Amino acid sequence: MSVALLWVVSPCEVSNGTGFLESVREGNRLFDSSRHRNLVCNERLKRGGGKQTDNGRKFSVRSAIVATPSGERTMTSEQMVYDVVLRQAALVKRQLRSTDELEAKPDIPIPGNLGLLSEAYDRCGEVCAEYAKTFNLGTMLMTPERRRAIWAIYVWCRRTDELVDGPNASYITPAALDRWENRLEDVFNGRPFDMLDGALSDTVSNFPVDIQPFRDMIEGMRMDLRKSRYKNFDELYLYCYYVAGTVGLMSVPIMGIAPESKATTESVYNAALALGIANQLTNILRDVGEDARRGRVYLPQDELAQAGLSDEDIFAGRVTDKWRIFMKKQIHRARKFFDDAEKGVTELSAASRFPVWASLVLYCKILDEIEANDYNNFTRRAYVSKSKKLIALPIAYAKSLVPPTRTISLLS
Ligand SMILES: CC(C)=CCC/C(C)=C/CC/C(C)=C/CC/C(C)=C/[C@@H]1[C@@H](COP(=O)(O)OP(=O)(O)O)[C@]1(C)CC/C=C(\C)CC/C=C(\C)CCC=C(C)C
Ligand SMILES: [Mn+2]
Repeated sequence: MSVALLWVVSPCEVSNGTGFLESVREGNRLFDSSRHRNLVCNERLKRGGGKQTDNGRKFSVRSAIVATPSGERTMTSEQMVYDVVLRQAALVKRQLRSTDELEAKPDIPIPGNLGLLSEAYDRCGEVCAEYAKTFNLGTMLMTPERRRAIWAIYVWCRRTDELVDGPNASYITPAALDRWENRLEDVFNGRPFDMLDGALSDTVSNFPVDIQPFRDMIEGMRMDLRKSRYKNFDELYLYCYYVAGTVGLMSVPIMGIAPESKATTESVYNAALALGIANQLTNILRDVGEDARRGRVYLPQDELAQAGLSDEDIFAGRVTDKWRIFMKKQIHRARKFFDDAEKGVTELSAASRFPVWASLVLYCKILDEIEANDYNNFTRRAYVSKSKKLIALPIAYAKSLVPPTRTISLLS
């Protein structure tokens, strides 16, 4: 286990501490991975500190996506998420197409020590290098300000995901996620809890990043706690937006749209959303067996039934013709989202295009590998070999050199 893995998230970090001073101390002890401390914190998390606020509503009011009081919805998930996209695009429209030069802002004080900002960003870079090697390589071509901002966002996303997917996941309650969300609010209010939050506080004070996609990602984690089946693609789409589409919306304000692009801001945000959805759908198709072993099926139940399949077939891990046909359809859908995403990458600022192309081309190849494994995603993990990655990267680089559209774009 890597050093990064030990400290990327610990239950203590979502504990209900007694205030800022405690936060400072916790922040300073961030690198203490002592087992004892974790156990103490796990207990505190389980008890929830008497501040349980989750009430199991279908859609949290903290999410941008709100149901009627009866829990009914009149719109599809796609329509509701598109509404979020439009709001995000409108929020940043003016600031996004500004020049590459960013106005220098005063440093955010890092808990426990002033002036640790660059160290905080370095730590974020280390996590990124540890978890996402290829993508991290791609960020090297970005401007230093943008690179470190993406690192800070990456780390926050990774820590959020670790809450429900990491080694301490069994201790995470809805109340713990509420505390994580309070802590997020503090980040956006310039009151970071620890160094890594400090880097994010600095990032959100320098770039036109909105809090909503971050809140929505936490909502996705709540969904993961209360749900292990998805009735149909509409439900799955909403989950994919929460946990991955949000990443696209967080990233565009950092990456920037090329000043010469004539594409609408909305269309670029829509492509970013599509890339998140495509990545998550791919991730789900890659991990069917692994997820099933955790009792989770992230596949639309109605489509499984139409294909003559059930959870039982998945738990049994049978690669049958029915399964192959079903998988072909799922792969086809994921590829359509990648196609939609491609239209937007070219519109990003020149230096941001390579990391996005690289991640797109490589993630998309996982689908090819599932096919090459004859759709056995139960016991074989689809994996893109180093040599295939090496071949793909120059292709991604060549794609990144294509300039943005100079005519009014018809991107949807
Ligand atoms: C260049 C680039 C890819 C930038 C994004 C960097 C960033 C902030 C990534 C955060 C990713 C993260 C840790 C998300 C937490 C939730 C999660 C784990 C989602 C899954 C990612 C894959 O992770 P992995 O393979 O490690 O999965 P396991 O945990 O091992 O199961 C996801 C599948 C989704 C990630 C979503 C994206 C990377 C969205 C990318 C979209 C953009 C960067 C927008 C680009 C702009 C246009 C216009 C197309
Ligand atoms: Mn997965």
